[in-house]
Amino acid sequence: MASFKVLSVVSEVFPLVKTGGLADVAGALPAALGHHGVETRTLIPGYPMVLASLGTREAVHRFDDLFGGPATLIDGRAGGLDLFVIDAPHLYDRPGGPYMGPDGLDWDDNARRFAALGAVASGIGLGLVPGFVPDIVHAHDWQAGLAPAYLYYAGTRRPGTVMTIHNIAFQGQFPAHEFGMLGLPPHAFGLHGVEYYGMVGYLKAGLQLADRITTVSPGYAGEILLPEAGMGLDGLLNARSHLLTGILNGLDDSGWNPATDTLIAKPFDAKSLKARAANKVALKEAFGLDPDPGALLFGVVSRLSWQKGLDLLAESLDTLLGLGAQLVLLGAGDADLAGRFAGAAHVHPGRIGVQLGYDEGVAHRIQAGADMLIVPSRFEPCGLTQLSALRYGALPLVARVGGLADTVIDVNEMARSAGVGTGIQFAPVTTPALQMALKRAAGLWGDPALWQKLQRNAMATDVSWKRAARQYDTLFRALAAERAG
Ligand SMILES: Nc1ncnc2c1ncn2[C@@H]1O[C@H](COP(=O)(O)OP(=O)(O)O[C@H]2O[C@H](CO)[C@@H](O)[C@H](O)[C@H]2O)[C@@H](O)[C@H]1O
Repeated sequence: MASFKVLSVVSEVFPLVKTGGLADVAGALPAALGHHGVETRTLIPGYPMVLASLGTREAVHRFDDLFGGPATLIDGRAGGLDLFVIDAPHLYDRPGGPYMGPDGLDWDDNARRFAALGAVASGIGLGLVPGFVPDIVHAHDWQAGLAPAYLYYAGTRRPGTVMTIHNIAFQGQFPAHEFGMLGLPPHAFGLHGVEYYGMVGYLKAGLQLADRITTVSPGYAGEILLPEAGMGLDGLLNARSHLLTGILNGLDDSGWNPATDTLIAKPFDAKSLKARAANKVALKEAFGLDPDPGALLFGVVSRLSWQKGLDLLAESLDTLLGLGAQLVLLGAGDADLAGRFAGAAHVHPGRIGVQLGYDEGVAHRIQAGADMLIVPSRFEPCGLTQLSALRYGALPLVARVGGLADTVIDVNEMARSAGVGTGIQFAPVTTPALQMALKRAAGLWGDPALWQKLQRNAMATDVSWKRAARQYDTLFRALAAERAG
């Protein structure tokens, strides 16, 4: 029997190229689906670091003109993933990140760069590579949003299409004049196609034209139907809500395993929690914090952006310090926020430690050494850092939104009596509510037996991909059967 095939279409994938959680999910899902007999290929742009990491490579198709230049589709393997890589130097061979140049500005040809991703995905969906004709094309976020659109308008026998929202705040909107270069039929530029408030909307296109829509937690799937969280797409999503499901992300639990983690000072598990203390000592040393072992140590690992609500934390540092607590923060992004935290570390050496930039090792060491991880997001489709925190026994202190609300069990009175709490939730997402939560945390910290119980609960939480893989598998196969029928 031919295996069931999925083409995952994505602009970043761990461990090859990552700016956030999207890469983690795209990197982990193929292996998880493999346990269900699903063969996944990941289609990704050929940025320099992706091409450089390819172990094996074979050209499987040549394009004379892919959105302005010649290109090659490469079949290759890297980082444990089976890949199709679009080697198109005119689109992707440049310094900087996947979306922005070294100057921090979006590439001005992003419309073209990610139209190419969608168009090639559609081509593969329609049989461009005879050895791999997918049953499902799975598009992630706006960068892949045109894949379902191209397939929809191809009008021939085609695979089922699934559009997954990892972050609805990024929608890929481009001026109407870009429509011409897409090569879609003229009627595609309309309300029921790729047009979005007079522009071309890549995410909108995917949401409008895919056979199914998913997002990365059940809670967020509900929230985006509301104007407060739908960011302009709630109307469309309500019209298609019968096709929308929330599937909670998992965590790559081999990469994030405190018992085998080589990036941390000392491995540990729920049975050897004492060994965790060595990680706290090492972390404090690395950030130059006072050794005082009784001080509650909060951690943050985050992109610095409005979404993540870290301005609320910046406004709560006096409260945090007033409780005798300490903070280590690893963050990359918004310069203003970065400056505020760097300034606080300068004013409070020994109490607040800050590292700016992206650092995988430090992210692991914070999860292993901090007592609590703070995630005060204004919205959070799923969130992965609170999942790593659970696994590493850093109790998550989170805003009660989206996937954070779905994954952390607030240690309220009833959770305590049932013995099931794993962290703290706060709402609304405001500075006073965060400050209240910090005070609650300090109260819990004063009860070491309870704290250890919460750590054990947290570490016993199943944050693996197992559940999610089963749900994706069911959804994919049902859709494929429906299209075949
Ligand atoms: N400075 C830094 N250095 C090193 N590592 C850092 C880092 N800052 C963040 N990270 C890492 O990047 C990842 C962040 O993933 P998240 O899911 O928490 O948020 P993100 O908003 O990027 O993802 C979006 O997509 C994912 C995937 O669906 C959703 O979970 C989420 O809600 C949505 O906003 C984690 O693996 C974290 O450890």
